[in-house]
Amino acid sequence: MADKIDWAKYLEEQTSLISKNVANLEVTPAAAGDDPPANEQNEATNGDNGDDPVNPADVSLLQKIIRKGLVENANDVEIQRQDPNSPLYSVKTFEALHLKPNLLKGIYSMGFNAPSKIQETALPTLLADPPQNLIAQSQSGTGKTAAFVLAMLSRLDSQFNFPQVLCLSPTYELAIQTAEVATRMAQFCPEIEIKLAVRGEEMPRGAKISEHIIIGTPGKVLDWGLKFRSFDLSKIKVFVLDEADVMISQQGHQDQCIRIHKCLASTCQMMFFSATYGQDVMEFAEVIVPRPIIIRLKREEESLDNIEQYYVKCKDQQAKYEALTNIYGSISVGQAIIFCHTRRTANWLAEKMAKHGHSVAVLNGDLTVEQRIAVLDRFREGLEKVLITTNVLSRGIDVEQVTIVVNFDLPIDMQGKADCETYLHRIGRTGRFGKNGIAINLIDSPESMAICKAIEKHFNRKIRFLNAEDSDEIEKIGA
Ligand SMILES: Nc1ncnc2c1ncn2[C@@H]1O[C@H](COP(=O)(O)OP(=O)(O)OP(=O)(O)O)[C@@H](O)[C@H]1O
Repeated sequence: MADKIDWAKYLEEQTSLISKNVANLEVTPAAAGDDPPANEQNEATNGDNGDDPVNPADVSLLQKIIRKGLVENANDVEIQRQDPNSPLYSVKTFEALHLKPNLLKGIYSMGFNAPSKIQETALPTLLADPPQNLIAQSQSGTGKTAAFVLAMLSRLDSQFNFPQVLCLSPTYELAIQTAEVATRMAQFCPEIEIKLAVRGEEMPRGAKISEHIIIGTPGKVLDWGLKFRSFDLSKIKVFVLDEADVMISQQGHQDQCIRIHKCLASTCQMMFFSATYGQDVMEFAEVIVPRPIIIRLKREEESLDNIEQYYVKCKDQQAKYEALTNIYGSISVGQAIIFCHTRRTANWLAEKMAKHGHSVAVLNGDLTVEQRIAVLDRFREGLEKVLITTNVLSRGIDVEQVTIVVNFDLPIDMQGKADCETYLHRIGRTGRFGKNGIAINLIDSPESMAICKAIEKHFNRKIRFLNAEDSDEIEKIGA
């Protein structure tokens, strides 16, 4: 059993490290924008003597200074992308990144002609020499996975047969998807080897991993890295945390990620990616990632403009089902994902839709991981047009042809309030990579209407009324 983590101590250690980094950087007040108050500046520089332990009470103050003095300003994407000397200088072509030719060939063979906005901004940072740490946020489907996979593949040295790159994902499905992207991108680089570290994959006791890249879930990685010593975490050069916000905010994941993080060398390059970051999560990330470059979308840019959002009023669950079949009958849908709050509703709906002649699949936590992958594979191949699921699938899963996301039930948090982050992740399953998508929210009570309004207000984007009994109106949205 691993030792229990002393959080306060860990944060303290990390903060002390950062305070030294702050002192080592030349940040002029002009570059830093808002001048921090004099006492805050003193605190930041005083951290350099290395003798004074940092008082835990100062942690949040220090975080504030770091954000004020370095992060917010030094990393303003829009200001700095034009400056070739800036760490945020952006590239307009993949050639400008001077990648290995076979990697470039892999990218083109995937149909990527030019980098997306997050790629053009993040890749120069990710590939910079010396390596830079990055915390990046960009909306769903904008090419984050492709960005960090490319960085992972570029950074390793295939002459050394041990893991140098570690990528953690929150779920089995996402880890597999990321490994698939990496395998496709590296298709002309046979020397690069990738190892999946997920449930079901086993390592003989005492055996060492020789692959260059490990992509997996935190539990398995911990087992292999710490318990069985199948690889040496201190030799990892690149550490990627995908869906960083769940990895940091969910207790189980957080503990495991931190245990892994603790074993990494101080020179290891860290890349944190997510479509959303809560404020607490961002603060935590800024403490554990030394001197990060931060690329964040402005709040108002966060909502997905290429996705038309609608709501439909229904009197009860049965009426929701009828609305759904009306919509489905009136527009030609590529593929659809329908989100339900509970497994029970998901199963109920799937049964009804199947009886009605629809080819549906259900993906929920009742299934084994293998079954989940099989369901997703069939859906990706287009064998089923409708996938009914719970929040299990709200994040990261990439199926290009999904044109409609239906919230059969709106996402709510433990307090029953609107869960805007989950909403954003859910509707982000459509409108992938700038394509158009439709999100439809089924409303059956004043409470769910209030949640819909709260989501609308949060993102400041109109969620329009749709009359599900008027097939002419429905046809128009599908046009
Ligand atoms: N430069 C590019 N040109 C064309 N297509 C791209 C490019 N980069 C990524 N894509 C495609 O766009 C889709 C979305 O990319 P990706 O899965 O990397 O997004 P993401 O930001 O990681 O999404 P999420 O937040 O949902 O995990 C994928 O199908 C991917 O193959």
